[in-house]
Amino acid sequence: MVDVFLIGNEDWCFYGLSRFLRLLHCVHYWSRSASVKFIMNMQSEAHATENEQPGSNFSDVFQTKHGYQGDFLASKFSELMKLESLESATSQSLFSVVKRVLEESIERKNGNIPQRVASVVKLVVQEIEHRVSKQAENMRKQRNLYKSREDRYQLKIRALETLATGTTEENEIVMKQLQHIKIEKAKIEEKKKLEENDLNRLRKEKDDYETQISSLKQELKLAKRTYEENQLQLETHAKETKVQLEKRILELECLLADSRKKVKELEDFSESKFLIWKRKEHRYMHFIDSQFGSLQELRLASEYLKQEVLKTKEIYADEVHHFGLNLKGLVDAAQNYHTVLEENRKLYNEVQDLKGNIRVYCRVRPFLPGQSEKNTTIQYIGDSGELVVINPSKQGKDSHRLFKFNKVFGPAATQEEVFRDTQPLIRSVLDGYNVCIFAYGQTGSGKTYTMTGPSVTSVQDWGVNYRALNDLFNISQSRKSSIAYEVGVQMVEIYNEQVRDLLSNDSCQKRYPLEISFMTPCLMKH
Ligand SMILES: Nc1ncnc2c1ncn2[C@@H]1O[C@H](COP(=O)(O)OP(=O)(O)OP(=O)(O)O)[C@@H](O)[C@H]1O
Repeated sequence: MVDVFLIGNEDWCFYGLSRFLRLLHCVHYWSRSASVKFIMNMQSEAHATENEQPGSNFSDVFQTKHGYQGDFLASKFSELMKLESLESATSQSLFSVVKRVLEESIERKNGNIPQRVASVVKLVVQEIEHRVSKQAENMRKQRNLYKSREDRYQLKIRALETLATGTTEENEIVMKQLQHIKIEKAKIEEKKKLEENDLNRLRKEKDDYETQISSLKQELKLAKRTYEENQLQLETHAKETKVQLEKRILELECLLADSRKKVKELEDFSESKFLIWKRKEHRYMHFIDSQFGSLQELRLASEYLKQEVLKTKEIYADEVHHFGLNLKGLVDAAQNYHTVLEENRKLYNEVQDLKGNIRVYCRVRPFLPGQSEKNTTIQYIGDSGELVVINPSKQGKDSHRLFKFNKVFGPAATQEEVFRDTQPLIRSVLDGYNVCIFAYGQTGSGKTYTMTGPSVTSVQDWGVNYRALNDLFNISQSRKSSIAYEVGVQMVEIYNEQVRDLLSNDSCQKRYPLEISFMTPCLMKH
């Protein structure tokens, strides 16, 4: 804390005023970092000396601490106005007031100065202006006073110079007086010079003060405007807030009414629910009672069922025993099945053997379109394989020849009829017997027709080969659970006593490597 003691009075000299202002600047600087206390002294002119201690009511009024509230200052200023002490206050104290107001404004940062303080500051500034002009007037008066004194001294000098023309003694005395007067004049001139300097300095300081006052006025104006704007904004904001709050209150009231309504509805709802649940409880209790009765019945039924199950168990055990016995018979029968099957096969193939190991069938081709039926050489076809052929080039007994076959198929025989006699041999193949079916005859006699058929697309036209293979796969498929067959196919041609492999892609290997004497033309192989 820095304490500054200023002792002031109405006749405070210019030197004292300037020193105070310099101190004021220093304090303005210190006040930014330290708490500053001003103590103004209101001593009367008669008792004013620089060594006197401060201590009057007015100093107490203006004594304030850094950090006081603006309202507090305003109250103090009002007090000052009431006491009519503004006019009796010293200039230093008035400057201090202005300074304090500015410091308060800086501390507040928002630049707001209450209206009351602003009006007081305005009065203080006016008072300062008045006093400065009064000081300038006093200065002018003093200068005029000094001027008249100087004129008087000039007159005295001239009178003394006139007297110097008198006696030497008188002259010496006069000279001494003159010397004395000259010294005094020099002193007065020096004093005058100092005063003029002071006057100039005071004028300059007055100009500075006027500048400061105008800047202070500007700041005050600005602060006032800012304050008014802020106040306006605050009022607007307050109005808006009030409107919003009123709106909000209305909304809340509506919500409250809704909530009350909902609460009422919920209460009604819970009441009805309670009644429903009560009824349900009653129903469930009844249901539980009936269920309990049913449970008792079920227990009895369960006991009865237990007895039944025990009985059934016993019956089941007997039946399982009988079933086991039957099954045993079946197992024995199944074990004999393969033996029986084998016997069956053997018998079947023996029948085939009895029919003949080598069977020869004859098929008579019908006349081709354009051939005359009158030229036929077939005289008779018997049911037991007889065939009588006419030889018109011979006479007598040799003109007829009788041939005997296992069977002779006439020109009207179908493909199916021809295959029917061959079919049993296919089953013998799958029983492990070798079977060979081949066609023999001159060119154009119908070998291909009989073995392959005129068309593959129609099943009726299928020849012996297709039908035999079809049977082979059907029987092997039906026996697949007990026997696995492997089927291979060869296709050979015997032409000019040469055997050719018709399925070979290699033309060089087409000739079959077997000698004809070893050839067993088997079409199907087990
Ligand atoms: N049973 C039949 N019914 C009707 N037409 C037949 C019958 N047999 C053979 N043909 C006809 O006779 C002609 C000769 O028959 P196919 O080609 O089968 O004789 P091929 O003995 O095979 O002769 P190649 O030895 O020259 O091959 C064919 O046009 C065939 O359609």
